[in-house]
Amino acid sequence: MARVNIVLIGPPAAGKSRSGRRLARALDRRFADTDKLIQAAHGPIRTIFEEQGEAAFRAIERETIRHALTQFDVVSLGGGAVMDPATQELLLQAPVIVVHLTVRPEAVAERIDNDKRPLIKSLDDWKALVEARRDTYERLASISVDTSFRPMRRVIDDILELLEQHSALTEAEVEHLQAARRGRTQHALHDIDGDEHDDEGDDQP
Ligand SMILES: Nc1ncnc2c1ncn2[C@@H]1O[C@H](COP(=O)(O)OP(=O)(O)OP(=O)(O)O)[C@@H](O)[C@H]1O
Ligand SMILES: O=C(O)C1=C[C@@H](O)[C@@H](O)[C@H](O)C1
Ligand SMILES: [Mg+2]
Repeated sequence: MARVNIVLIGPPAAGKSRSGRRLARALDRRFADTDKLIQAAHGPIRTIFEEQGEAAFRAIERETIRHALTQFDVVSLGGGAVMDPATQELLLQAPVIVVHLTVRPEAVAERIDNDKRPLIKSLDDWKALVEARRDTYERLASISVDTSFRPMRRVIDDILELLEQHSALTEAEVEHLQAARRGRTQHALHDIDGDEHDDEGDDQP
């Protein structure tokens, strides 16, 4: 377990689940996605929303995040998790580095073209959610990376580069990040990373 948790936040379909998993792999750290943990323990998220309501879901989510931060190094949250005040407090406590992923509406349109998210039925729903949450995302963010029309490889490299500059990290942790970035460059040169070919579905059932 590393000393510092890296937590990914941001709008639905910004890429938190997928980027978080790849970031953890690059760093050889333990990864969890709290939507996945919730589904494994409580069943489909849509069913929780339908049968128990959003408030009950947020309470489950809050406790799942609290626990995940003790067990995993890199943790991707659900898009609305940060609207819970207790979760905000958790993220503001050191040592957590909050990576805020952003995405523009033009880029997200094709990513949300399905019926998998209980709070989003259209691009307008997505825009309204993001508008209502933007200030909170920005207030909590330690670093921000835009994922619009950018391959995952670039997104991960950007995150690694910005993390290296973060003051909460020790010299040893910065060296670990630099080594991860050098390793990725080597793999890219030899085209053996496989980074774009592991698209296990992250969508919610
Ligand atoms: N940089 C990217 N370029 C293109 N597509 C991407 C990128 N990042 C993620 N995606 C795609 O967008 C979709 C949503 O990604 P992902 O599930 O990681 O988002 P999320 O932020 O975790 O969303 P949610 O809040 O619903 O959990 C996936 O189909 C994923 O492959
Ligand atoms: O944006 C949201 O409020 C949500 C996003 C998903 O990740 C899930 O956590 C759930 O569908 C709620
Ligand atoms: Mg996700």
